Amino acid sequence: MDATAPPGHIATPQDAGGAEEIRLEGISKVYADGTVGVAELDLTFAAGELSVLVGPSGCGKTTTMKMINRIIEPTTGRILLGGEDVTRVDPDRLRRRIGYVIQSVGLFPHQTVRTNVATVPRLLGWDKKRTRARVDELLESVGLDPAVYGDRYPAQLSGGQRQRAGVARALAADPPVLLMDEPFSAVDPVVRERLQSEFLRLQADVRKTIVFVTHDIEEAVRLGDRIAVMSQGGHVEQYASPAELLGKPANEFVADFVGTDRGLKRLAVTGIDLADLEQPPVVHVADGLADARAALERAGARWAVVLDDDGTLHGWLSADRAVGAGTVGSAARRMEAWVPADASLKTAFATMLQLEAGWVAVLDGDRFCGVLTPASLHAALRRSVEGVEPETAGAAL
Ligand SMILES: Nc1ncnc2c1ncn2[C@@H]1O[C@H](COP(=O)(O)OP(=O)(O)OP(=O)(O)O)[C@@H](O)[C@H]1O
Repeated sequence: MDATAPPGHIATPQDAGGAEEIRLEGISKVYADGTVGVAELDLTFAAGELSVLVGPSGCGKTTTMKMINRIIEPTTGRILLGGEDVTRVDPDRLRRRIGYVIQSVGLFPHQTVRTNVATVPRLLGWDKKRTRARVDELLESVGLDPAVYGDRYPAQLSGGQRQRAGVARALAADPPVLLMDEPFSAVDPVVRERLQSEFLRLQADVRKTIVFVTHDIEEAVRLGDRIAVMSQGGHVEQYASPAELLGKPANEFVADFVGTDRGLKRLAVTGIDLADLEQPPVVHVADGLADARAALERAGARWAVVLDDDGTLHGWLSADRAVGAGTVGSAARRMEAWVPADASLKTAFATMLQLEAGWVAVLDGDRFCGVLTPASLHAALRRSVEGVEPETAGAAL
């Protein structure tokens, strides 16, 4: 492993940028009984992004996904992987370039976790030492200690652990593309949320091109860089970032599908724009309280931010404590309501509610950037409807 890599980092040849774009061109599937699963679909999944297919039951999500690795053969159209037409290449060879994770995991029950994860490296003829190192590294990266779980059989794992092993197996040969078909839906909601968080961290590291099928809009919004909302026949009603989808649904179908609480959902995918922050008066710990009082009066403010000598945040000072002699440092209080600059508006709002604060400070590292108030939060949300704000894709909920 690369000695300079961060802990848990999976050193791979793909770090040089091996993710591949997937392009579907005029792809259709007409089943033997005449059912049109997908009709004339054009869709591109960007390299290194997590794209989600979401939509009501029977709309063609699974059909679309399975045509990418040709478990289902398209009736018409072309599939391009990294620019190469793979519509007619040998499906077995194609599948070695595509990791696949499904709801039921599909681990081989009579093989240990290690042997399961080693499936594709073995097919590719990797030697034992390389395979073993890769498998153990991957198990660690999905949160399964290889010393504890490596020699267990799938039946000796919990549902969440089986899913983790499934993800490790799909990533074992470092494929540029990963297909995930409702991978987290068989576990309870708490485990599911944990798996989603872990998976987001892993994807931030490996940056695969991922196509992810779910029927759950919350999961789509949480995980997706882009989301395709589909209707019957594999028709794409809208293909957009979570913020855009929630802020500007293209039509009634999408608006219905994303739900009436889409404003709330949007909070989770909208980032803080530093231009929205309000700037209260700033005083320093070593200042005299009389000076601080004068500064508050000049600004007509009820409180000021207190910075340490080096400009990092110390706390805050309310007007009613800015009395008498002494220094600001002696009267300042700790600032508990703060969030990092890359937090989502949802995190900022939740912090405000939890601490019953009228505002929340925004910090870039130790540096104080300004405060977010209910008014500036509202302004940020309104602007996200116009789709001009920066967003925290897949921000932690
Ligand atoms: N083997 C098949 N033969 C005939 N029709 C099929 C076959 N497989 C799927 N279909 C039909 O194709 C359409 C799309 O199915 P698909 O499984 O892709 O939907 P989906 O969006 O993944 O649904 P779900 O969310 O319920 O899994 C449906 O109408 C389904 O009944």
